[in-house]
Amino acid sequence: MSNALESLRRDINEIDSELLVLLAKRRRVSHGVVEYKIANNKPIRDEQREQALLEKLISYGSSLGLDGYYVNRVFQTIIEDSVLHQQAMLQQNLNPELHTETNRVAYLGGQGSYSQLACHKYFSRRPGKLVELGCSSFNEITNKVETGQADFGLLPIENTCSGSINEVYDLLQHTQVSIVGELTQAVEHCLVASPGVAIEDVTKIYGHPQPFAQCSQFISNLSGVQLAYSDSTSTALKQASADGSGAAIASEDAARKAGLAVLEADLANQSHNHSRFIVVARKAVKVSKQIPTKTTLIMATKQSAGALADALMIFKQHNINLVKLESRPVPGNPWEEVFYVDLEANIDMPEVRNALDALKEVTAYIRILGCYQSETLSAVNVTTE
Ligand SMILES: C=C(O[C@@H]1C=C(C(=O)O)C=C[C@H]1O)C(=O)O
Repeated sequence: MSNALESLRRDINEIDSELLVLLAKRRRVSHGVVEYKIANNKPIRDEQREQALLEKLISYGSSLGLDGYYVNRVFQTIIEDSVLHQQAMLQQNLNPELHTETNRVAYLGGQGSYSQLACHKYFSRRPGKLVELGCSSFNEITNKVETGQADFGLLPIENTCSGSINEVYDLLQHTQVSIVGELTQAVEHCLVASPGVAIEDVTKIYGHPQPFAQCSQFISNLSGVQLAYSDSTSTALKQASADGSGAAIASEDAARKAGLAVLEADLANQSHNHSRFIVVARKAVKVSKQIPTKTTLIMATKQSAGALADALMIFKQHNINLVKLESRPVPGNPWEEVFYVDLEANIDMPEVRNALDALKEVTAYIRILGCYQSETLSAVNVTTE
């Protein structure tokens, strides 16, 4: 490498390190803001401030020759990190029992699984040493939480390409765990194989059923390739490494850590492929009224005409936004359905309590699965032209 290039790269390294130091410094300052907001009972998110900040940054960036779209994207990511950190701090403050030295977290797979990425993302915002407990099924995850072997469990519940993960919904009908948090994680599927294996050499692809479903269009265009289901992406990576003509569907990061190379990227049916995970624990948590909150419940309606409509009207009458409605069959009772409802609401608000009381009157069964901090933030809109 030429000396000139080496010297330029050294400069870039130095600038990047300085950027990281500044990002860490910005985060510390935003932690100070939480204390002010707690003391003054102010909502954590201030969209007006975000809007003004972004507009100012885009304009300043433009004077430095930086494109508005680029500045907007970079700072939306920075602000999202800051808001989510502040919200997590507030939750820790409200639920002192969450201040433990270690967080034992059960999730699907191990090194390289998408659940591991989500686990790192979620717990990096929370104090306590992370102890990872890789599991080979969703059932094992809730079991570990119920029996006290894990403090938290992480379960993928829906994906922007493949929709709801029915197995997890069904599991929630029978476990006693509470939902205490959620997060979304970008899922960027790649076809990966041992170095030296070309795409034409691949005769078998290992993967968890979910990635296969999310990449169904890519897979349907392949011919002469066998699909082999694995219990997690981590297992798929191991199986692909051991198979000279095998490949796996995994993230680029996971492939690199497993010593595999990327043969093809962006395999998902939609370019915006995100999974939403829920975090479960034995005990429910309290959620601050200063942050966006969701309440999830299961209900069974009475077997009469309009019973579901009557139940849903109650949310409308109490001005509660329903953000998701899912139905699943009841095992052993053919053609009976149980409904899963996500509300944009905090269960400690009197109007939500009233709505739930009214709901009990018109339903056959209702159970609260949890009230938790919503981490699905939508970025503020700024015009970059
Ligand atoms: C830091 C603050 O809290 C949040 C985070 C912001 C940021 O990181 O710039 C801006 C506004 C708030 O949504 C604040 O209110 O200033």
